[in-house]
Amino acid sequence: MDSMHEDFIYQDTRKRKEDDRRLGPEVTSGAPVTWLDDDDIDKLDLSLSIDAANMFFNRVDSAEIIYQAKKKSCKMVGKYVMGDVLGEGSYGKVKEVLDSETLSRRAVKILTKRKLRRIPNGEQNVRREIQLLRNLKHKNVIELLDVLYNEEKQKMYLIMEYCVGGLQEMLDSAPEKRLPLFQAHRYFVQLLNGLEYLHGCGVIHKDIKPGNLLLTLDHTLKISDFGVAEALETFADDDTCTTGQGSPAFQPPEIANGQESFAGFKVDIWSSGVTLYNITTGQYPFEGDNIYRLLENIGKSQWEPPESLYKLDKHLTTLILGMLQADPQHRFTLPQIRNHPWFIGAPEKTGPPIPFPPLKGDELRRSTVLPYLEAYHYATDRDNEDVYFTEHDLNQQLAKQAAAHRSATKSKHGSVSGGSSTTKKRPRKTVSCISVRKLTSCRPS
Ligand SMILES: Nc1ncnc2c1ncn2[C@@H]1O[C@H](COP(=O)(O)OP(=O)(O)OP(=O)(O)O)[C@@H](O)[C@H]1O
Repeated sequence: MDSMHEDFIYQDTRKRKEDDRRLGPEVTSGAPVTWLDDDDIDKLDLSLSIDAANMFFNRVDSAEIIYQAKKKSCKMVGKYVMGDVLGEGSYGKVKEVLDSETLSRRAVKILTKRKLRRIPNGEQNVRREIQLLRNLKHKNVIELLDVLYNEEKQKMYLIMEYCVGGLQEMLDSAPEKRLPLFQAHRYFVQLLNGLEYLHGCGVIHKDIKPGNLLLTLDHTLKISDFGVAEALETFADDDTCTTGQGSPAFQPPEIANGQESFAGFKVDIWSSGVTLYNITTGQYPFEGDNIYRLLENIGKSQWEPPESLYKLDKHLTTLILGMLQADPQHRFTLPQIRNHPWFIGAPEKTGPPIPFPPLKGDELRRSTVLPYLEAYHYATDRDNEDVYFTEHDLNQQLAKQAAAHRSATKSKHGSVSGGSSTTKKRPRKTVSCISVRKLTSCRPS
């Protein structure tokens, strides 16, 4: 197997992990399964097996199930107070933190040496990411603010600017999996600004896709995840690259066809074109039943923009066509994109933008660090006693929270916007559960 295919298999695993995270893995239970054929079933004494099952599985009424609230124990890494997990990539978890000196919200990527060793080129990719990010500073590129090491725990902490969400989760939550044109335009302009800066610094990102475009609260787009990016030599003659490790659906034909060397900047133009196509239509220009078919289709590059795209916007179609030219020499350059009519003329605002979806049930995406600080500063011995909830308590608590949120929104905006959505959206659990026990076993005798 050549190294390109190894890279893609590795990327495919990362993609699957990402899909699992978004869609849920196909198999959720890790318990071993014994399959019985018809003969085995005929031989079974069913009355006996039902009795046997009752010996192991006690039927418990849902009202009897209780939940124990997870105790928040405040943890600090350097001057940063740790909050909840924001997401997880193939390299490690990302958590929210609070800078205790500036009181700024930040994100930390936690990397363990043990995990990095298990990922092909893991340590090398992280070293490169740190080195690259340290030298970059632009409004549309995620900023690396601090790097901390814990030798004892063999952990590394990358402190970054905090983003309130990502383009991929926004797309996932959108009814048609796409953004209104005016919103897509707003993000695409920022993507181009960030790319222009990166290319000016001789950096090729190589993995531009909605999943790597994060957003701050004021909708500033931040290009993130420089795990497979490449910095050209200072006096390099051109932008020739030899390795491509990005996500398959966003790769250009020259990489899909296994070309040994290719023009790096044009790789980012292609994947930005696929990104633009994806965020405006909810689809991909190239698909495939499996990764090899997908790469084959990209490699052939027989692509016709669908009629629906022309109907959407004629200028947008010609821009995407220019960015998805199979021949890198004919593919648009950044200045060509900047001077394109769709780029210059912002589409008219039609309706509301797609909002950030709630994070773990919280529509406002409030700081997850504060509950840890409250627990640290205000917890008394009484608070430290085990607290148990029945399912009924939880539902009541959630209903109260939802009502409080509704009335807060009402007083802020004068009326409740999208009345039906408040009835459709069921508030999700806000109490995290660490144990499920039978109520009777917890009552004092
Ligand atoms: N600066 C940040 N602010 C807020 N959330 C972030 C930040 N960086 C990452 N995240 C969240 O953490 C998740 C994991 O990020 P990370 O960069 O580790 O991996 P990824 O890009 O999703 O995947 P992979 O590294 O496997 O390609 C992201 O999907 C995002 O939801």
